[in-house]
Amino acid sequence: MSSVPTLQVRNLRTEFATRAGTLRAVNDVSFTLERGRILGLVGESGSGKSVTGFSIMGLVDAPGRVTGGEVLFQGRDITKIKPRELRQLQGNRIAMIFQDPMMTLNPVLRVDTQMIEAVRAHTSASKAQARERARETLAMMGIASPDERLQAYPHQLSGGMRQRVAIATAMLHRPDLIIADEPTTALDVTIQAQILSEVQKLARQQGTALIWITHDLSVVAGLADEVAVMYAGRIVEQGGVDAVLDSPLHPYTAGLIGSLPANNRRGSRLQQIPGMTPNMLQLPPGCAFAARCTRATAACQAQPEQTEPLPGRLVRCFHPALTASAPSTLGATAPQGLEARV
Ligand SMILES: Nc1ncnc2c1ncn2[C@@H]1O[C@H](COP(=O)(O)OP(=O)(O)OP(=O)(O)O)[C@@H](O)[C@H]1O
Repeated sequence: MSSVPTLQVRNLRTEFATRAGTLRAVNDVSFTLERGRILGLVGESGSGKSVTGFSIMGLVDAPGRVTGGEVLFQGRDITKIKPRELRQLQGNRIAMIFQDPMMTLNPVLRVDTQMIEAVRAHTSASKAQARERARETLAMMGIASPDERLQAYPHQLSGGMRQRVAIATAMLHRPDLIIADEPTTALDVTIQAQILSEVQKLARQQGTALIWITHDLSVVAGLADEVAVMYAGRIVEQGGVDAVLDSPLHPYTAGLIGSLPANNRRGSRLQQIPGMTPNMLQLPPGCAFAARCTRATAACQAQPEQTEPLPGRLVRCFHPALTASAPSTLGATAPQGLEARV
């Protein structure tokens, strides 16, 4: 087993040339993901999560372009390899799962055909062995009567079932890296929770590194080891999931946690982050969150560099919450202390 991380993203930048100007959707994004670890990439709509996923996969199309940085997959920069080699990696070693499972599944093939193919793409298993492995994986994904499901075409399955099959099929390739873009968002919470726990088990068992893109912090809380919070194209905070959720350093992270229903007392209004997400074509030169931030000062008119004020805790903020801790756990109380500190 090599000690090289599965993925190192360094100073990644992706831009779209639009009529109104250049839109920097991903700006100086860096993170490392070790084998078998799960990273939750979280942020509001438009913050650049999906474009980050597509950029890593080498799937950004015109008018978009990766204009800077490196994506080291097992130590090799895949932004610089030949298209043919990249396509091989995409199908094999790196997989993407989408909100719509039909982006992964082929509608005209029965589930067993697709799953058997997925196993045989990377092993010399016989058809019968591959079918058995497909059956086991479906069972692990919580699918009852897997034999019956194997006979079905994708359209004959319910939405939740189809997504489970799509995830199981991606997992059968035994990729080293999976990038999942909000695959459970459309499903009801109970099914979502089941799928998350099954995915977590499978990823751990196979040593697959996983990036789980979501706007929902409670998904990250239940699934991920690490979290990266995106705002206006940048990662504003990253670290171990428990540490970040218990005592967020960045005011935006604190705001996201405070706006979770579980963190609000019954009958009280949900705490909203004031203001609107910024126009990505007219970002201020300084901190993009400053206009909404209760801690903003004149210093925030400059762009905050990423710092590591606590071991393993990275933040882009001139005023990280380093003093009073914010003793929030999801399901308990909202971060205290934010107002007190301001
Ligand atoms: N093809 C495109 N042309 C121009 N701008 C684009 C294009 N695709 C994405 N963008 C812009 O890039 C920014 C980041 O978009 P992205 O889809 O990554 O956000 P997101 O955080 O994944 O949001 P959501 O959860 O809504 O998908 C947005 O401002 C979006 O408008």
